[in-house]
Amino acid sequence: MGSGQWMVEKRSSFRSDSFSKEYETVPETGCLSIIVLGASGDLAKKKTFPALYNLYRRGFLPSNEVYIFGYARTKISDDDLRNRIRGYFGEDASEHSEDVSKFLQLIKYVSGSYDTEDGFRLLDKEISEHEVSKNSAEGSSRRLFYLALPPSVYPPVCRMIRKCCMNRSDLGGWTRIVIEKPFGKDLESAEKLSAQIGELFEEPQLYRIDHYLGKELVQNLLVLRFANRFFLPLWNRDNIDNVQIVFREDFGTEGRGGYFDEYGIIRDIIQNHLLQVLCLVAMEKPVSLKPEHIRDEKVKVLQSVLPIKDEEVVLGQYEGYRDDPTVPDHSNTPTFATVVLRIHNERWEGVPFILKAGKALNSRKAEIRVQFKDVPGQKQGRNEFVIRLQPSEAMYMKLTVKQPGLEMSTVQSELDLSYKQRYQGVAIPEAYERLILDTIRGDQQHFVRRDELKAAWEIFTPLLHRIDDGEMKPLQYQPGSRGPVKADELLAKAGYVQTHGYIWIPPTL
Ligand SMILES: NC(=O)C1=CN([C@@H]2O[C@H](COP(=O)(O)OP(=O)(O)OC[C@H]3O[C@@H](n4cnc5c(N)ncnc54)[C@H](OP(=O)(O)O)[C@@H]3O)[C@@H](O)[C@H]2O)C=CC1
Ligand SMILES: O=C1O[C@H](COP(=O)(O)O)[C@@H](O)[C@H](O)[C@H]1O
Repeated sequence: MGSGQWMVEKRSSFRSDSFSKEYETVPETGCLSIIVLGASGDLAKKKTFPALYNLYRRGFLPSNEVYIFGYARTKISDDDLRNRIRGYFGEDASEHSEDVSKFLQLIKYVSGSYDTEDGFRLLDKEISEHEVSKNSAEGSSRRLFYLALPPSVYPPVCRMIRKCCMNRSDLGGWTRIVIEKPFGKDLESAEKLSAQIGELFEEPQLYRIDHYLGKELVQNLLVLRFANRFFLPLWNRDNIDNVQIVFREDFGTEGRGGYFDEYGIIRDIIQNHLLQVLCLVAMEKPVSLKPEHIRDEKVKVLQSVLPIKDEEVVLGQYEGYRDDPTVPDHSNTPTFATVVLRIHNERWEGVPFILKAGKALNSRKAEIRVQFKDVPGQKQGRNEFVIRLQPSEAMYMKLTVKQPGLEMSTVQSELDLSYKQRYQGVAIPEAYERLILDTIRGDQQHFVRRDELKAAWEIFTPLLHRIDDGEMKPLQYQPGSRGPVKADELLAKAGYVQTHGYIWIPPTL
C-alpha cells in the first residue's frame, strides 16, 4: 500500500504507569464524511442513523465539519431516506424537531451497486465536493465507511472503496472501515474474509464492531475487576465455582428467519457477543489500557479455551421456528444453546464458564452471574455477583445476612447498585453511539482484532460443523419457556446451585 494513501491515527502517548488513568486521544478536526453503506437496510435504520443522530445532538458531530452519505442499490431520493429513518430517533425526538431537521439535512443519498465502479465514483465525487465546500482549516479529510451490509458483499465493497473512495488529502486525515458481525461462518471463511479485506486495508483502519463491547456494563468490567480490592483476591478458581454469561430474548427471529437460519444462535450471539464478554471477565490485567494491551490479553484467554465436549452442549429450537416461510422445513439450526467452556490456565482451571443464549424464551435479559464456592458449614445459599447488562443495568451481590429482628436467623439478601436509582438523570448512551464515536477518535479498544477473531472461530468451528452436518440436533422447546429442560440439567451438572426462594427485583424510583 503506497504511503500517503492513508494516515496513521494521531494519538497522544498512553500513560502505562497508571491503570486507572484514562488514556487520551488527540481530538481530530477537519472535514468528516460518514458513509453508511446499506443505508436502505434494517441495521442502518434502527441503529446506525439513530446513533449518528444522538452523537449529533450531543455535539460530537459538528455540522460545520460533518456530512453523512447513505449508499445502497435501492433507488430513492434524499428525502425518501430521511423519511425512512426519522421515526427511529427515540421517544423524545419529537421534542427536538429542530435538531432532527438539521440532522436530516446533513444526509445525502447516493444509489449504486456494490461491485461496480460507477456508483462508487459518484459517491467519491459527492464526498469530494463536500470536502471542498468545507475547506477545513487543516485541509485534512476523514472518511468513515460503515458497512451495514450482509457480509457476502464486504469484499467487493472494500475493493471499490479502496479503488475509488480513499481519502486523498495530502494534508492528513484517514479512511476507516467499520464492518458488522458475523465476520465469516467458521474459521476458514473468516480467515478468507480477513485475508481479502486485509489485502486492501491495514488493521488500524479496520473496526470490527461487536455492539456488546459498547454496552455500559461491559465497558465497566475492567474497571470493576482491576480497580476494586474486593474483587482482586477473589477472582479465581480458589473462590469462584462457576460463571454464567446469559443472553435471553422473549421474541423469535421475527422477519430475520432467512438470515438467522444460515447462522443460528451460536454464530449470532455466542461466538461473538458472549465470548467477548467472557474475555473481559476472565482475562489477566493488561499492561495498560492501550487497545493493543487489552486485546493481547483477550487473545490469551481465547487461546486457553479447551475443545468443547459434546456432552457439555445442549441445543434447542423453539416450536414454530420452521413456520417462518424463509426457514427450511427441516432446519437443524439452533435458536437456543448452552455451551460450557473451560479455560486451561492457572486462574481458571476447573471453573466452568457457561454460555447460554436463546430466542423466544420467557424473558429478555443479558447478564453475567459469578457464583462463589460454598462457605463451609453454611447452608443458606451461595454468594453470587451478578452484572445485569440489560434491561435495568445493575450490579448486585447476593449475600447471607441476619434476618432483621429479635431472632438469630439468616436470610439471603443483596447489595444493590441499580443504575436507574443510583445515577438518576444520567442518560446511558446506546452501544452503537459509543462505538461509532470510538471509530471517529481512532480508538480500537472495543473492536475485535483479527487474531482475536481467529481464536474465537477456532473454539466454535468443530462444534458448528457437527451441527451443520446434522450430527448434533436441537431439542424442541416451547416458545415462552426457559428453553430445553436438559439445559438446566447441564447447568446443575456443571456446578451451578440455584438459590431457591430468592429473586432479585430491580428497585423502582
Ligand atoms: N439488523 C440488526 O439488528 C443487526 C444486523 N447486524 C449486521 O449488520 C449487517 C446489516 O444487517 P441488516 O441491515 O439487518 O441487513 P439487511 O438485510 O437489511 O441488508 C442491508 C442492505 O443491504 C442490501 N442487501 C441485502 N441483501 C443483499 C444481498 N444479498 N446482496 C447485496 N446487497 C444486499 C440491501 O440494500 P439494497 O438492496 O438497497 O442495496 C439492504 O437494505 C449484517 O452484517 C448483519 O448481520 C448486526 C447486528 C444487528
Ligand atoms: O447481534 C445481534 O444482537 C441482537 C440483540 O442485541 P441487544 O443489544 O438487543 O441485546 C439480536 O437480537 C440479534 O439476533 C443479533 O444479530
